[in-house]
Amino acid sequence: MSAPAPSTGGGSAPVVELRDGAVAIGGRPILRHVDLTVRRGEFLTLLGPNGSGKSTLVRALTGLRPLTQGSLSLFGTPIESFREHHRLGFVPQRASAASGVPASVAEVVASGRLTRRRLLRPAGKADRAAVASALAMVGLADRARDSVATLSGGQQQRVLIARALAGEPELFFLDEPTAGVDLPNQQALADALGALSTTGSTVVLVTHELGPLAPLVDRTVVLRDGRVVYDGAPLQLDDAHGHHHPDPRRTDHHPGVAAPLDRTGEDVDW
Ligand SMILES: Nc1ncnc2c1ncn2[C@@H]1O[C@H](COP(=O)(O)OP(=O)(O)OP(=O)(O)O)[C@@H](O)[C@H]1O
Repeated sequence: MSAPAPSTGGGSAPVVELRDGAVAIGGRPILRHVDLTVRRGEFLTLLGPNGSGKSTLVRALTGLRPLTQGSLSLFGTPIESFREHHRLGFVPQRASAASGVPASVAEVVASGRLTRRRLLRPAGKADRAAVASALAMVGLADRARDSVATLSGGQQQRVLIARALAGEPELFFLDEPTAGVDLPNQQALADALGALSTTGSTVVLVTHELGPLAPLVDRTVVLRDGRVVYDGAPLQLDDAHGHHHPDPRRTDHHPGVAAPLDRTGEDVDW
């Protein structure tokens, strides 16, 4: 008989375990009865129409937005007692790397090490190596000394991703990282996330447009009106129409959760 799984912090515990999660903002229900278990190494995309609750779910999973109902554990630890925030990386939606304060690309990326560094200690060898490696992963090693303000929007987005990568996250949340980003920048992002994924990190990605990220995805969750309406094999995105179709070879969506195309007569634009 196998030993029981450890109850807290164990390596075998799911990275994310949300049970019957709900979020209400100003008394208005935004997420309802959301169950989501994410295992180590998964690359999950979160899809859904505008306003379906994707950003709210990601913020709830990072602990930034408290649940109004249900329970959440990260790495086997209930969110109420979770302190290992250095294990998480988060690139929020529409974030900008330019703060108005002059800062070099390397300085912004180095700020991603702060949760890993002992307070008031100067950056050590490991910090410098992590910053260099993160910049290389997003293809900006040659821009390290440049002011962030001189970079394009897509490159600034990559700087923010490098900042989160520099923290060497085991669980990485990205909210629409490719929105408004040109194809070369999307490809650089896909390369960086592919490299991160091969190290065993878990990725939860909100997106409207998979583009070069599509081959990395091994699971799709679709939200609609704050509920999970699909959880299973990656959906194929029909770029021409902006609609998703399930991969016909795989139909192993979560029992009890309808496939998105089970709905009839609806033209879904997400
Ligand atoms: N801080 C807030 N205050 C009030 N309402 C909010 C807040 N954050 C989100 N909402 C509402 O919650 C609902 C879900 O928003 P959310 O941003 O999570 O959706 P989304 O699926 O990420 O949408 P999009 O694809 O447009 O980013 C929306 O109706 C939004 O107006």
